[in-house]
Amino acid sequence: MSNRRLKNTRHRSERTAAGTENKRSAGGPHNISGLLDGVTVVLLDIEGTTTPITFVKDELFPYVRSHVKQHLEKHWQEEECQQDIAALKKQAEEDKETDGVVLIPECITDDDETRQKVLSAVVDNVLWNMDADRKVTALKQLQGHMWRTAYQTGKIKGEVYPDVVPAIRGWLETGRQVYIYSSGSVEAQKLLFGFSTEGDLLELFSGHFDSTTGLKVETESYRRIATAVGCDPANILFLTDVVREAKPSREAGMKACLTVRPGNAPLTEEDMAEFPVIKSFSELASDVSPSKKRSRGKAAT
Ligand SMILES: CSCCC(=O)C(=O)COP(=O)(O)O
Ligand SMILES: [Mg+2]
Repeated sequence: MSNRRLKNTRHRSERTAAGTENKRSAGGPHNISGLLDGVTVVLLDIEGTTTPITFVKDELFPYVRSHVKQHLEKHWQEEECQQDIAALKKQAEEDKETDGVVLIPECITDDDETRQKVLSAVVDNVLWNMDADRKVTALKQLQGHMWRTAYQTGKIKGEVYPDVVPAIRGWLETGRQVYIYSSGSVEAQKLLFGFSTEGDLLELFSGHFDSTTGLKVETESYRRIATAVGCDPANILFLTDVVREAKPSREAGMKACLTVRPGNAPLTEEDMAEFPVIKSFSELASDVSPSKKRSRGKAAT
């Protein structure tokens, strides 16, 4: 029997045994119900995990594209804006060997013409970074500052999947903590959850991490997070839609689980065989605290 047929047969029997939905996973041979065992911290990605990719791609990012020039013109004299520009300029210099990079000239004199030239280069630089969906801190900081107005004026509300809040409340009730790790800046994360379709959700989280802790594709970032939350990586479960993030988190010793949401990039058979996969946080509903589970485990041996 081919591997594929073997897998299909196994899934069918699991579906039958579970009676309803495939309890094991959306596509892999992993035990979803045991995933929270020993887990004291749940670490959540945002885009494609708590939040639809379409919200980010069709609302948040287009807002930046269409408002960046206006934002720079309005806030040019402010320190925060000048810091954002300086960070983008520095990043561009680091990227100078990269194809198509838009460098930002020095603003030596503050006459209208020079200022216009620099401003136009910053706009082009931001658009270039966004075309490649780059996760560099300089871009993410500026985006966060721009979204502030959009959220505060009610122009944008952070979208959160309906299964997210009930599951998080369940994890909190069973003594777990929940943290966010996104490429979006901490400020952008707080805006999204603070002004969400489900209300102000910030009290649900014990903390936030962004690219200032390190890139999500690097193992060291997950080690830093484990140290920062004071938890053995083995007791942390990371939920993400991106295999290139799941792998380094697992490399750092965390448990990792992939989320499949409408519009997410498709996972391969190998991805689904390698990682547990969920379609909804409700599959990780928990009614047993990690400490009770541990002691229950001990009593049984
Ligand atoms: C939290 S703000 C919007 C998300 C964002 O800017 C982004 O790059 C998404 O990254 P994630 O790590 O959440 O997939
Ligand atoms: Mg994601």
